[in-house]
Amino acid sequence: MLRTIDLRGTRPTQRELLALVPRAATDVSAALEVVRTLIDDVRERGEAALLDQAERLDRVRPSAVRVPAEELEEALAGLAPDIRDAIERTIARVRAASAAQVPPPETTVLGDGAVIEQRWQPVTRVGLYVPGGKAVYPSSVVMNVVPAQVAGVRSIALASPPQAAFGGRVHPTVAGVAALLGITEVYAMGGAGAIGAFAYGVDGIGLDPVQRVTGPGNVYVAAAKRLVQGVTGIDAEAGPTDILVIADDSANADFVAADLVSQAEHDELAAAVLVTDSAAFADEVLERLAERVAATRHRDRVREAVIGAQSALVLVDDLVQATDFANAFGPEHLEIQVRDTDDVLSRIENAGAIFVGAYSPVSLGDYAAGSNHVLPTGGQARYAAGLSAATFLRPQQVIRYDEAALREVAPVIAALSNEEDLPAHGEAVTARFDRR
Ligand SMILES: NC(=O)c1ccc[n+]([C@@H]2O[C@H](COP(=O)([O-])OP(=O)(O)OC[C@H]3O[C@@H](n4cnc5c(N)ncnc54)[C@H](O)[C@@H]3O)[C@@H](O)[C@H]2O)c1
Ligand SMILES: N[C@H](CO)Cc1c[nH]c[nH+]1
Ligand SMILES: [Zn+2]
Repeated sequence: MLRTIDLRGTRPTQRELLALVPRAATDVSAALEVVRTLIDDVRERGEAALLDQAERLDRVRPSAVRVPAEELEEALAGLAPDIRDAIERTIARVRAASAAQVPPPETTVLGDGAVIEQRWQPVTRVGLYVPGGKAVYPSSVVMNVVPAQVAGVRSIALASPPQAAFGGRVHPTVAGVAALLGITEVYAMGGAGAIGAFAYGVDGIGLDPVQRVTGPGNVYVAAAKRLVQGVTGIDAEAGPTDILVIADDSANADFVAADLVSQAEHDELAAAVLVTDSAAFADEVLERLAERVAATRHRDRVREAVIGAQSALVLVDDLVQATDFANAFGPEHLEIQVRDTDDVLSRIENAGAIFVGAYSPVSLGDYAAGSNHVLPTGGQARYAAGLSAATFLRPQQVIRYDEAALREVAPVIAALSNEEDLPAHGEAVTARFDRR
């Protein structure tokens, strides 16, 4: 079911460990060329390209890309009461946790009349992507929109693929949740074309370019986000989901198997990795996993994910080696299911989000923990962070010196500008004093 990587009795260097990490199968670079063509097509032909791409890739041609206001209102009115209630409870939790991600402004006084202020400025306009191919993701509307609103973003556009089952409309729950959150600019467009449309804008449908594109998606979406960087900002690539569980023999094998299946359910390219120091426990998980895969609704997709080269069972000597492997893998989701969770947690450096103990499964974070489920994949947790209010904010330093404070530091500027052979820099300071 899961291929085995046996690290027992070995001491790989960092370089060797990184080479062992099973990431190649989900590398988005293979999708870059096809994605570039789709984005160029949208830049050249605008809405017509988006409609043609929808017909080919979503198997439906929407009547228009921009979702009319009446359709959003209808979708809001049509939300089933239990779904509306679940969404409202999720919104409240995500809003509270997102508010804690907004850093306070800081003022540093470096001397009399020498002040640096640091303020956090929201990005002006953002494009939020909500996936909708193999599954639909109303929860991703909340995870994108709420932190953007908490950060104070003024202009928010949202895109989700047109659904063949709904005549080319955005899924009604996605549209309803967007309306519930007060979003009025929604587009029925998916994949790379949607990301290109956000980055470059589309004439005739009111879609102005955005300054940041965020949100999860498949390899095509992730590859498109990689390509548009430089024209617009992104969060992280947030591509096909992965989960890595560190467990010892105190863990519940069936819980672990269920959690691996839960994330493999997203995509054939999803990665499910178990790292354990107990071969007997691993055997138990493999048994439970086989049972769960056979019984689950999307069993073909899940089976493909767990037998894929991106998934693995990693056998280690001890939990120190387990955390070394996890740090090299940089999982999107890390679960720690061991006796001494704090000890393992203290060794973890790289993870998109960390789920501690038997009662914090990844699906809790997917929906209702209050944490954000849009997280870096493909090992990007080694250097990137999950979506948060901070993603939509930029720190800006505001510099305020008075005359005496500038005079005091003038010799420093003169010395350094001379050393760099940029004397006009020093003269811009001395000019202020010489003219007197
Ligand atoms: N990392 C995260 O934070 C996170 C969160 C939620 C979901 N996800 C991931 O999001 C993904 C959702 O994928 P999905 O497919 O359901 O929806 P999606 O919206 O990401 O992808 C659907 C779009 O893919 C494009 N597409 C499909 N086939 C294509 C092809 N052959 N060539 C070019 N483009 C093509 C189409 O434009 C279509 O609209 C999954 O991989 C899931 O694991 C990640
Ligand atoms: N596990 C996904 C993040 O990788 C998020 C999600 C949304 N719905 C279900 N799951
Ligand atoms: Zn999930």
